[in-house]
Amino acid sequence: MSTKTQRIDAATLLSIVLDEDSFQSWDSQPQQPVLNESYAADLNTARNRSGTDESVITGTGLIQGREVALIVSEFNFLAGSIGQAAVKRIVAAIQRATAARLPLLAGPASGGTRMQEGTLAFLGMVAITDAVRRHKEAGLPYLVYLRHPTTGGVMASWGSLGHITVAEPGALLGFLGPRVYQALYGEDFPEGIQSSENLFRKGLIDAVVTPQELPALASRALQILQPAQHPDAFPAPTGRTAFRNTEDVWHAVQSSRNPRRPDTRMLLATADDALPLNGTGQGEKDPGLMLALARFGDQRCVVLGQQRPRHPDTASLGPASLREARRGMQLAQELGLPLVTIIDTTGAELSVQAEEGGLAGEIARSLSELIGLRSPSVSVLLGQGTGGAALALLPADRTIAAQNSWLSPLPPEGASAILHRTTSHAPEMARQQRIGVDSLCEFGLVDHVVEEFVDAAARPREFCHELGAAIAAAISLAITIPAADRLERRQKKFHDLGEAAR
Ligand SMILES: CC(C)(COP(=O)(O)OP(=O)(O)OC[C@H]1O[C@@H](n2cnc3c(N)ncnc32)[C@H](O)[C@@H]1OP(=O)(O)O)[C@@H](O)C(=O)NCCC(=O)NCCSC(=O)CC(=O)O
Repeated sequence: MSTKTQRIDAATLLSIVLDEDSFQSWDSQPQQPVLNESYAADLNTARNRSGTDESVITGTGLIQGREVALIVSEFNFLAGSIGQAAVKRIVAAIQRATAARLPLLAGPASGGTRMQEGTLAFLGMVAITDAVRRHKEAGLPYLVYLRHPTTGGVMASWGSLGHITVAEPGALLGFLGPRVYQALYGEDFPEGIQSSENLFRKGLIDAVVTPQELPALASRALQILQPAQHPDAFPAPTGRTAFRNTEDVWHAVQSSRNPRRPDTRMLLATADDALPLNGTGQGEKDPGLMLALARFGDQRCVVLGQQRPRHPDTASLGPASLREARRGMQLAQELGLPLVTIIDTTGAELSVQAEEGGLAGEIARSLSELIGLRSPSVSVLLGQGTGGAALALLPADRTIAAQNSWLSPLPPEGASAILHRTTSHAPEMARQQRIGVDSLCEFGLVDHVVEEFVDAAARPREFCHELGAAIAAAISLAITIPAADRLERRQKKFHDLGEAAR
């Protein structure tokens, strides 16, 4: 049995991904355990076959001028398998990267634990995992490029812990290697399941990219993920900028439903940079939510945006989208990046799957995480703000609203149906329930309104640019406040909502 995709060895990968002649090795001679003559012979053959002294090489290099630490597998050395010396080398490299505050890029390709060494090597997964955890806890980026093939204990430790994980096209990626499956079950594992492309479809990895495409992607990701050098160098706060909107709220509801109204996708397309991520990383994805790293002006952030379905009848927001949202919250928190949430939803999915998938619990967890999030946060009411799905992304340090956005417990037609047994009182309900932006300002929820000059759909690009600038300004206000104060103010704001308007 031999897998079809061509393997790229470690040296070739480094020569493609790194700036010319920038690689500097961190490796010293490995101390191999002395087990038996046959293993000594295997090691010898492996060295000759691969030209390396172990199954991984580590060091630093430049990716488009930016220094990164690297751990790259050499599959030609005993299938990139991990023995005790490889464990030591990987752990040392991660620790050195953490100490030097370097971002880390791992490029595994491996048959997992080295069978010749057995259990002690297997236990090394724990030490590697702990080193990665500490690196991430130090607020440093960890990127993973899964190469063909990556299996077993490598997939189950350092292969699956990336802030961002991308994979080589056509790579075989899985936990149980097909060779083992075949031997144990007497049949082949189903085709196409353990592939980069399928993992992408299932929301387990963020993208499938060739080695040639990796430097541009890694460089963009790191530009957004790495902490700013001078976080205080942002513009000073300019105070509260909310103003009253005199437009009728029913006009706002109608305009929020215009299919041509700018949406999250368009906002990201007009950002200074936006790198979409994919799925929960745990086997689910939902088109109702977009997760991206983005930059608005000087401000880098994680964006969680509700995306209106292209067709009104398809997909409202399900529990998976909120699990994906929580991945974004965790990413922001781990890397100390601001979080921007964008609310634009006709409401949460009403279905058996949504109920069984724990929709209500996900809304509760999302609220709880956002209100306690250590990162600075900005929420944006972009259009429709219906029910729990909208509320789930609302708690933030600052809230921006598009002039024709709104927030309500149900669509106005639903409220009308409850009170009047017909939807025809919707405009009246919208006014009565005080769902419009002028009310939201009065309640003390909205801090800044982005004008639409009647309707954002008539000037979508300009509107998105103005909204992007408002987001950058709101982030710069939020980040100047020390974290403990920020959290206290955020919590107080939500406890005190409406006090001023009463
Ligand atoms: C990785 C593969 C998909 C690659 O398949 P290919 O067809 O491309 O290549 P291949 O099978 O001929 O393997 C190339 C050479 O590497 C050897 N080889 C493969 N895996 C190895 C390993 N883990 N330790 C030591 N040697 C290994 C093979 O015996 C072969 O040696 P030669 O060239 O001499 O014939 C497959 O080898 C495979 O399914 N391996 C097992 C993966 C797995 O389930 N690992 C779990 C290990 S336990 C673990 O990691 C802990 C855990 O799971 O929690």
